[in-house]
Amino acid sequence: MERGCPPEAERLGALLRRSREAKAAAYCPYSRFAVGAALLTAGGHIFSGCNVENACYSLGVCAERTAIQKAVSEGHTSFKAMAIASDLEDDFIVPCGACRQVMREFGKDWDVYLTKPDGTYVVKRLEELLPLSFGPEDLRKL
Ligand SMILES: O=c1ccn([C@H]2C[C@H](O)[C@@H](CO)O2)c(=O)[nH]1
Ligand SMILES: [Zn+2]
Repeated sequence: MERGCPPEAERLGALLRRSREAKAAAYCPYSRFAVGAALLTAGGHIFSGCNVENACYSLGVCAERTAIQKAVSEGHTSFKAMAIASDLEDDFIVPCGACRQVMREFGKDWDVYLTKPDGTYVVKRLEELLPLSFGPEDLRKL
């Protein structure tokens, strides 16, 4: 599966569903703000993640990074798309700046589906979410 073309409808449906299912597992007793993410690899695998908070607040991890850590630790580093789900009715959930940078580590040319609970979504290219980004290629320029 190429990274540059959109996932077929069935795969996209599965990705969106997996992000909602992951949200149900969110461990967020402090913020009560549940988030789920699902990451589609270039090979067609889907890894999901939820936010995992901590009594030491600053140690909380976002859903997006949980999904990425799961994929990378299973040997997958080429990503095609991520879907993100929250309970916000009126806004598409957007990833925080830290997650955008972690996503960007794995390329600028993949898609992020920002969703609402009613099933609507907008798609943003990582390049749009984090313009003028710093990445691994920059370290190789010296
Ligand atoms: O895109 C987002 C935005 C927020 N959170 C989490 C972090 C924290 O646990 C809670 C409130 O910010 O939501 C995510 O996981 N992803
Ligand atoms: Zn984040």
